[in-house]
Amino acid sequence: MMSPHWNLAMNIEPSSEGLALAHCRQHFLLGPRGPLFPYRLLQAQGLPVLVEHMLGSFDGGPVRLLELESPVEVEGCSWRTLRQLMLESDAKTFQLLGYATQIGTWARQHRFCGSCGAPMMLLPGERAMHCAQCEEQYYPRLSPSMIVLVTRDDEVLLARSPRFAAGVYSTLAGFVEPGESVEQCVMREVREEVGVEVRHLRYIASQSWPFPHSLMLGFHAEYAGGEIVLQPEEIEDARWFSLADLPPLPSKYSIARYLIELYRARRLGFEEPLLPS
Ligand SMILES: NC(=O)c1ccc[n+]([C@@H]2O[C@H](COP(=O)([O-])OP(=O)(O)OC[C@H]3O[C@@H](n4cnc5c(N)ncnc54)[C@H](O)[C@@H]3O)[C@@H](O)[C@H]2O)c1
Ligand SMILES: [Mg+2]
Ligand SMILES: [Zn+2]
Repeated sequence: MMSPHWNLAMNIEPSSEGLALAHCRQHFLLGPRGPLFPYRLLQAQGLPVLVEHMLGSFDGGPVRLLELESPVEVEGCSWRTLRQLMLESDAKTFQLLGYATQIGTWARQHRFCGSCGAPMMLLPGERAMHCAQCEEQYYPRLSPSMIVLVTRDDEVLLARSPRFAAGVYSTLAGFVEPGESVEQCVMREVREEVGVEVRHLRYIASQSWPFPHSLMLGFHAEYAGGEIVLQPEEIEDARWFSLADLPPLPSKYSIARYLIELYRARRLGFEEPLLPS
């Protein structure tokens, strides 16, 4: 597994040195040299900053996040979605942007207490917002989600959501609901989305996924019965594909791709892929 090149370190000494990202609702400001700007340069733009967070260090220097109220125009720059940047970035930059977008989203959504409505303050030394009235802490939100490759010998069940790029098929995924285990979620989502039953669940690996704040828990599961019935609206198509003839797959940074390539490698005796970090 690849180890991160940047470190979470909130206690970096305040100074106006280092780099910064400008983020607003899963979009990043992009300059001629990418999404990372000298902090001083961004500060000088008079941007509508909602909150500022120290993210950590990246290639040895501090990186801040400026969460903006709106995606204002900046000369010589444009705004790009995190999804576009995923396609254009190297792994460590995507990891930094994924982390930044989760912190920015949480910071934007937790300025006021959800219980009493009072303005909240950042707890010193922690990534948490604090309501003094309720004595309540709000940490960044994470949504556990399962992702599963359903297998039947040398075939795998892949599906398309109407949101996917043309031709792309992927594994099944879904959010864990209150009161259920991840295993129950796998069984339920597979039944709901494609109408089939699975058995012999095997946990493979996990991945932080910043769209918008999922923690993906990845499985392989064996087909146990039933015909494919598509869930209306959610699933546009689902089919069995032979491992020798797979359709276009999702991003190389996705655990979906990893689960498929890992199974193929194990069945066909190829070298196993590396887990995207
Ligand atoms: N990294 C990967 O390889 C990969 C691949 C596929 C999906 N995913 C992610 O898995 C997650 C779940 O997949 P899905 O979209 O198929 O889920 P899903 O099948 O549960 O359906 C999505 C719907 O569930 C509802 N929902 C329930 N709980 C929710 C919550 N906590 N947050 C948001 N919506 C919730 C919403 O109505 C939403 O439209 C998403 O974050 C998606 O981006 C990651
Ligand atoms: Mg789903
Ligand atoms: Zn409160």
